[in-house]
Amino acid sequence: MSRLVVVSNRIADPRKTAAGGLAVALGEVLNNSGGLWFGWSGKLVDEPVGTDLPVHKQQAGPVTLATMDLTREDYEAYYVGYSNGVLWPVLHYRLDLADFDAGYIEGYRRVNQTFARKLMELLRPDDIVWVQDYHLIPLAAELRALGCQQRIGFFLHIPLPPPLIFAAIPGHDWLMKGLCSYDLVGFQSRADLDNFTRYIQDEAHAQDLGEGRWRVFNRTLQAGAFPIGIDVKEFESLAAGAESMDMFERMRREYSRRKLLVGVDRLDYSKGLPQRLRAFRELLAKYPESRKSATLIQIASPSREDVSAYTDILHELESLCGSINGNYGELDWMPVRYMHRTVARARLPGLYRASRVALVTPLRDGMNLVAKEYIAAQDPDDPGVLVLSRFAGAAEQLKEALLVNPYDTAGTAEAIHVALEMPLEERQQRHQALLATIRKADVHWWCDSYLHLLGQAEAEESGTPWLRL
Ligand SMILES: O=P(O)(O)OC[C@H]1O[C@H](O[C@H]2O[C@H](CO)[C@@H](O)[C@H](O)[C@H]2O)[C@H](O)[C@@H](O)[C@@H]1O
Ligand SMILES: O=c1ccn([C@@H]2O[C@H](COP(=O)(O)OP(=O)(O)O)[C@@H](O)[C@H]2O)c(=O)[nH]1
Repeated sequence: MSRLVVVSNRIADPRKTAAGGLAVALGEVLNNSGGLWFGWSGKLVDEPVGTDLPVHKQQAGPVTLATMDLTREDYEAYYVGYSNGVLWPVLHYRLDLADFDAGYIEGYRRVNQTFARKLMELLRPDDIVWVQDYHLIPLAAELRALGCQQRIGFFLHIPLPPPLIFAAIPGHDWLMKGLCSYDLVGFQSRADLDNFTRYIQDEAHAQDLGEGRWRVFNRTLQAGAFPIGIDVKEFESLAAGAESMDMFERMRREYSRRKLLVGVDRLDYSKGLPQRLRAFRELLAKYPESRKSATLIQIASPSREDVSAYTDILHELESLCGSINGNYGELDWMPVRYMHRTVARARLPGLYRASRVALVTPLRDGMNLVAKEYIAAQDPDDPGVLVLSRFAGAAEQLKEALLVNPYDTAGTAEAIHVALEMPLEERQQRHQALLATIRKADVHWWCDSYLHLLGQAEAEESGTPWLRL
């Protein structure tokens, strides 16, 4: 069996619970093939740009973790500047927030070139390489330029917008050519895949070869939608763990007379947090009885604080929470409990399970794993209700959630009201269907179906069975 090499900006030790379902699942596949995981160490060094930094190798069971530090200047240009100041906003449909003029692209290219050079030294001839996310779009092209013959796949974890939005990026054609240097390009949703195929047809005259195969930029590639899932079993065992149970008991005790609503997000403008709070405020205004019954717990975990758009959203959120609590709070009740902190993953299932309603209302989201975790954590006999933005990738699968348009404050407030009042039988029916969906398309299904296709396509071309999962 071929060795699997995963490349991502962030890497995690798959043996640690805190690593999350994705790391656990990738770790499992890597374990099976004795694989290699390559990426940024998360550390910065004060060396001048261009310094030849070493690769640090560490064994995590059968998985080799190979990491590189970044110079401060590369971090500013590649991660803060281009990845999160240009690609993240544009790919989340926010051209207004993109900073195209700062010349970050050079640093983005440089880090991708360095990663390619360092990775080449570690690759074996029969490796299969799987690159993750928008930080590393040009990696395959850089590897190919160095003579890499191995099969290389890519998965985009965030949305791909329609062609005319993507085309606003100066150098969009270079980026898209980079994306088309992979053998298999995976997207989170059908909508993202459609945007990709429209772009390559409209802007690059791609030829449709059928079954997701395309001839474009003088090469053949395959593209498909592979919605990422969670490790439902791992999450269920996390839910039964001491930390989660303790959280559940404490929440139940503390809020015995109230229905809890919960939101768990990175503090990111794509997550629609101000819009969510305005909808909650509308609920309190329109349904005065909810003032006696509902409390919203909003976890906003700190994220990308070096990017200015993230500090702006922090101030907006703090001011909204303050005004809602100021206007509606009573001596024995505050409508919103807002925490700008990360809650340990092991405690989240307890919080989810104690909450009658989850508010997952991003303006755009590649998938949104919190939506799936909330479903997995519910008591099937007395489950809570998921209020989900139609603009999250997860909405393509989770049809039995209450789907909302987060820009529509009144409509979202109405859906929250319906969720709070939903009878037990309807809650059970919806939950049963949602649980079946996330069980079927879990993270193992995601890994297996993607890697099967990546391996299968190569087997067809060369007659060699590369990877059997
Ligand atoms: O690494 P950070 O800059 O701290 O950001 C955290 C991750 O955020 C993004 O997550 C996306 O992937 C999820 C899993 O597929 C998906 O559910 C979610 O909708 C996306 O936003 C980002 O894409 C990751 O690379 C980051 O590590
Ligand atoms: O305080 C927090 C906030 C989030 N998460 C986890 O971070 C992930 C967020 O993934 P999602 O796909 O929802 O959004 P992203 O942040 O990747 O855009 C989920 O697994 C959450 O359980 C966490 O462990 N603690």
